[in-house]
Amino acid sequence: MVGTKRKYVFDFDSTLTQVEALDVLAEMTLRHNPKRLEILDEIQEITNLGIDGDISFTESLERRIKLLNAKEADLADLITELEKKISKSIEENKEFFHSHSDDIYVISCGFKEFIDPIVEEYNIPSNRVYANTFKFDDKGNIVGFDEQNVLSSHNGKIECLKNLELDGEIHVIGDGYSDYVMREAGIADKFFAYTENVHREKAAKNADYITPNLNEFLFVNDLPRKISYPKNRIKILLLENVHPDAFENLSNDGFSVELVKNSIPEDELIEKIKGIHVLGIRSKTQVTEKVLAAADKLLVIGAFCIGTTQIALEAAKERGVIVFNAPYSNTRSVVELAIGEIIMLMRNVFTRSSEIHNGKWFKTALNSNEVRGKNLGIIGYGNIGKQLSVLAEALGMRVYYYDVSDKLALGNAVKCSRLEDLLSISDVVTLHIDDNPANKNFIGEREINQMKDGAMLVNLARGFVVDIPALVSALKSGKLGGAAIDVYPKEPRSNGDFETELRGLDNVILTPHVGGSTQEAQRDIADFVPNKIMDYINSGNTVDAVNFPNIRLPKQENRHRFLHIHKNVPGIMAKINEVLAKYDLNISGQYLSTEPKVGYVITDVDKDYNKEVMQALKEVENTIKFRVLY
Ligand SMILES: NC(=O)C1=CN([C@@H]2O[C@H](COP(=O)(O)OP(=O)(O)OC[C@H]3O[C@@H](n4cnc5c(N)ncnc54)[C@H](O)[C@@H]3O)[C@@H](O)[C@H]2O)C=CC1
Ligand SMILES: O=C(O)C(=O)COP(=O)(O)O
Repeated sequence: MVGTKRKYVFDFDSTLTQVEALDVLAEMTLRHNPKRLEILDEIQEITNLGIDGDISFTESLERRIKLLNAKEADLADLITELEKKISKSIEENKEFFHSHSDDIYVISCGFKEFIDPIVEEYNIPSNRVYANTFKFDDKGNIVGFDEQNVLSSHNGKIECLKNLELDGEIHVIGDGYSDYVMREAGIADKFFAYTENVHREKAAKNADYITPNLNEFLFVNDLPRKISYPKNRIKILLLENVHPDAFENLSNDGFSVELVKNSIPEDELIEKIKGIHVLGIRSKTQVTEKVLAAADKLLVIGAFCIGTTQIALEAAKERGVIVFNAPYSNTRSVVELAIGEIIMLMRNVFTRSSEIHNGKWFKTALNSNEVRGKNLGIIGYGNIGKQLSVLAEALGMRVYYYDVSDKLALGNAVKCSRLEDLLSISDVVTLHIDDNPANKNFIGEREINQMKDGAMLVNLARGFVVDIPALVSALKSGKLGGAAIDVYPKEPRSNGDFETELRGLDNVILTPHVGGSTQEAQRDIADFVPNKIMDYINSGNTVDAVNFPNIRLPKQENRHRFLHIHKNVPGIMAKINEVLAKYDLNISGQYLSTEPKVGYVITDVDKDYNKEVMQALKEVENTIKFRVLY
């Protein structure tokens, strides 16, 4: 708790609530007025001019009340509306207002008629609420305000606070310039610009501290709060143009998110990763051991795609960094492209299309075939391979598949136990094996020679899986009738120039790694991966982690949660429990999951405990990471 006695002076509009109450009142009273929009704009403009100190506050109030045309009876509806608009982090931290009630004041240029009932819920009594009061005529119309009240005059908050003669250190928390002036006048000690609802440049520029929500204010002042670590302090870096929904989802949960369009090379990432808690990438960014070694704060990596071999998964695990991916979100998109390309190749469509683009009409049935009744060879019968199998059969193709692991055949698909059996029978061979480096040059000269003459090859898996020079020579010689290639051994980090030996070859479809690049897939990924990230950060869940023991837990209620990641060495759990026992913690649940290298134990404890236990747990030998959640 704090040493010096402090008093907390809160503004009301756009600080305790998300809105300006008079604007809400105007929305209500002008509902049926044909000039509603114009008047609302005018009111808002006057509000802003007043808040920023560009016109006198008295003038702003007078002008707005005239335009409002409100009645006393409207105030009840306004209060109901405002109750729904309490700022999110204020509502979360109701406990703070209760425990520090005696030291909390509201000084507002709004009106007691609606502020009192709202803040009463937060244990702030009317005698600590300083605000204006309305004047009504005998028909109950709001016709003005009490002009004797200092708060109705320009910079009235200064006078008001001065008159209070509060002792101790005074912290003012508000969104507007009128809050800052109390500190400028030397009556308050600190001004915190509150930006949860609105970021006002003038207030922020003059603030001692900009606080994006109450959690941050409580954290920096070491005051009791709902969550252990303000989310705005958790920095998320999203690379490779992930869908903007990911930014939305993570920002809306309160995290600080930076979006970067491109992938960035190792040396730049080594610099950029410092201080980052969550990294989001797609298939291009190499997260090497060196990058991980520089990542001083990293907790999670989200691969916004299927493949994860671009990440040093083992090294991440050993550093307690959890990796999630999106194993199913773009499956359908890849399958649809594969189907489309198989048909386009079999009909030689791209050749015909290029001819017309070059001013040539060449109508022919030469080398143009239906896919119905043809043999499709699927290599890699995983999520993509299997779905493709079903759709290809629906088109009347005969499906053969080959996989290193035992896979159940769907529909009438026929399993080939040897690769060469599949290669020798297929009219089209399509690759859907995973991105394991052992699959390098999986299709080379030997395999191509085992294929039917004039067969087609589709690669939507990884570029290194096909030996490109061997493919080029097979296409040039006519051994293969065509190919569709979406992935390349070396792909550029951003859009721009690109060269491949496959350029200019007949009946070869070239696409820039867009198998998973559809709106549907990217939107789904931008929902799926952030949810996994938030679940881990907020609750410690590791379900579906690619490189880590999986634990699924309910969100802890009224408990503190210790997350302890450690090397899986003999006796470590005994040591952890020894510490917990020494500090006499009341444990309400403990969950452990291990795999050969690391262990992950979660302990839920009652809220009252000796906080020294946290340091003691961090110091347990072989601890990799320790975090507390509440
Ligand atoms: N072009 C693009 O934009 C996209 C490409 N991909 C690529 O597609 C790959 C496959 O994706 P999913 O089907 O979701 O993966 P998956 O893991 O469900 O399936 C891969 C299958 O390949 C098999 N396999 C691996 N190596 C093999 C080998 N040498 N021989 C035979 N079978 C082998 C595995 O046993 C597994 O059944 C991803 O790993 C990724 O590299 C995925 C999404 C988009
Ligand atoms: O999901 C995958 O593995 C892909 O290859 C798609 O990668 P991308 O998100 O397009 O970089």
